[in-house]
Amino acid sequence: MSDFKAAVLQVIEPVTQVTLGSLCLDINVQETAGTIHVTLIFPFPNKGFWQRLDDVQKQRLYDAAAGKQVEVEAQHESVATLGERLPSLAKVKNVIAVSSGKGGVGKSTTAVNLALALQQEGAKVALLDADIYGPSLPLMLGCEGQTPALADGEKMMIPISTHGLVVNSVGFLVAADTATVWRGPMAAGVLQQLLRDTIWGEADYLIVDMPPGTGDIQLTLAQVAPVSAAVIVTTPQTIALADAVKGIAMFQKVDVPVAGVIENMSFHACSNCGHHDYLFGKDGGKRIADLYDVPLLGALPLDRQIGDDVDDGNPTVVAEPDSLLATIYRDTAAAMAYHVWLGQQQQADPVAIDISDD
Ligand SMILES: Nc1ncnc2c1ncn2[C@@H]1O[C@H](COP(=O)(O)OP(=O)(O)OP(=O)(O)O)[C@@H](O)[C@H]1O
Repeated sequence: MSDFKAAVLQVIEPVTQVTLGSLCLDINVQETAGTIHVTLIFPFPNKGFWQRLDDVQKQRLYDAAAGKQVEVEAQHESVATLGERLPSLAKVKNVIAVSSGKGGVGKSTTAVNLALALQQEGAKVALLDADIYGPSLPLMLGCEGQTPALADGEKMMIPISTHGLVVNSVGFLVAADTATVWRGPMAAGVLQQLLRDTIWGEADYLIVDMPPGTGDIQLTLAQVAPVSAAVIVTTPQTIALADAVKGIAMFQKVDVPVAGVIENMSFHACSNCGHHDYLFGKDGGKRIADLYDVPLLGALPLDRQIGDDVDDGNPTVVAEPDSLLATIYRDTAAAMAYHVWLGQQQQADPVAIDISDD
């Protein structure tokens, strides 16, 4: 069995960041009835690890198994990283701000699909709609019109449960036209209240869908919540990229690490021949990722299905979990989780990675 474990290590060790196999906390190999069961423990959700290996890597494992069946399961143990600045976040392990410099680039659509993709990768996920002026998560998650129940002497809100996530949004609390007239400090106050007065419970990740831009809300979040990392959603257009750059610079200024860039509406694949059209330009997201030395975590196509699914309150990742689009979202979510973790390791002392042969 130790030979097989060595073969597993040989396969996963050289795998680059892109396929997320370069690190795991532990490996367990057992054989029952002619099947070799491999359990890999990662420090971030990575359930789809096996699907992300390429054919050559898989073949190396089959070869090492010498004709036996191989089953690989990836589990994760989250490393708790947050300081306990807000009691409501005491059991939340990571807060991730999903942000964009420019409006309308698909940040909310990306945030909900990422949250659901992280869940499919094995994480427990909460979602906060911090887009105070234009909350869209209730509609996108099919729970519009619901109101959080109150608890703890009516001081705390119980978030809405939907698609396996817990969610809170100003959209559950006030009519849409009320929020649009709030001044900056008022909106920032509402965000603080949503963070502080919601029973978030246990979560590996609290994904925060930020409003576009670099204003009061972004600064408030960085000040009151221990934000683990920000991810920047952009389209490849020059104007969106210019604003995305401002977003990256702002987070870096307030000491929030940027885990990477996600390019949305990256290309359009022809439904007849599959040809990719780069309607808004090519490789823009990669260029700013390179400029700021952060990874490009993923690139989502412009696809009518993505828009239709969130309009129906049933995001693509859950509406069509076996589709290529859902796979791209899961790969992007796992890459994000990996880079959030990696950034934390670079800031703290390196963790001991135990892959000893025992
Ligand atoms: N990859 C995509 N393919 C097709 N349509 C998309 C895609 N991403 C987002 N959309 C659509 O684009 C529109 C804007 O998306 P969304 O509301 O997520 O953007 P946003 O950046 O959060 O906007 P805002 O700045 O208003 O907060 C929506 O109608 C959404 O359905």
